[in-house]
Amino acid sequence: MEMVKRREKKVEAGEADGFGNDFLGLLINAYRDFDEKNRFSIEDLVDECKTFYFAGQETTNSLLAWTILVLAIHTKWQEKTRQEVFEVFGDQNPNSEGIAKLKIMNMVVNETLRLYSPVAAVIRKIKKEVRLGKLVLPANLEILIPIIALHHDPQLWGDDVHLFKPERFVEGIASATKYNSAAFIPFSMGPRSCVGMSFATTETKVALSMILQRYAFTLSPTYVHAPFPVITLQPQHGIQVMLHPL
Ligand code: HEM
Repeated sequence: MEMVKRREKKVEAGEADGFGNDFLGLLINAYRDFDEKNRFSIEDLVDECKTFYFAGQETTNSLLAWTILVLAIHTKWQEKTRQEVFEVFGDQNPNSEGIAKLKIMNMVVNETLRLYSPVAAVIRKIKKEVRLGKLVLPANLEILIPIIALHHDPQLWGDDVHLFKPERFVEGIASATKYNSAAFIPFSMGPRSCVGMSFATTETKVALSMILQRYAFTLSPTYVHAPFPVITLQPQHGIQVMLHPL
């Protein structure tokens, strides 16, 4: 609330001509909307901030952590990804045009999202009775869609389903999933899928690029593999890696 008040005061004092064009600025604009029908209440504004913080923080953190793990184990892929980062950015900070060019990193991130989906499952409530194959699902039933189980199904991905093989994604997601759009859904699917998808993958790639530009990393012998889902998929005992400055 302090941040909101600070921005409001600046506008009232004539020190700024708007509340800002970032996400918080858009929310304050909606809260100050002249049209009552469109206007956000202060509770709406606070709720949106909480949702975005909650939905955006642990999830991306989880993806970045698991990506570091797989690259610490598969050092050849780490080297390939680093080489690509240096080809695109040299030792400069990443930018959005360059991020779009990182084909290998994109494959690595997708394969990590498949193996270690930060959101392991989503729940949906059936609005009205519906037939699903041989099943008839009654209204109000809650069903759990086990994202991570789909990503580990050998019928969808083949017998090497448990292996880290970014090359699955070399021709893109459609080809990796044999055009089955429900086989790879780390961000869920449909109208309530993740609104932060592009932001999350960009954020992860920026952070990963900056780490790869500075360090090589290997897995510490103290690491114990114990992924467990507590809202997001967490490494139960952390991920210990050894950093080697380049
Ligand atoms: C790797 C990172 C992320 C993953 C794997 C992820 C995954 C998901 C999934 C599976 C859902 C659907 C949840 C459900 O239906 O119950 C979701 C929803 C959502 N995500 Fe993300 N998310 C990530 C990052 C982010 C970020 C960075 C933001 C915001 C900046 C964000 C904002 C949201 C919001 C607001 C929703 C609710 C959308 C709605 O209900 O219409 N997410 N996310």
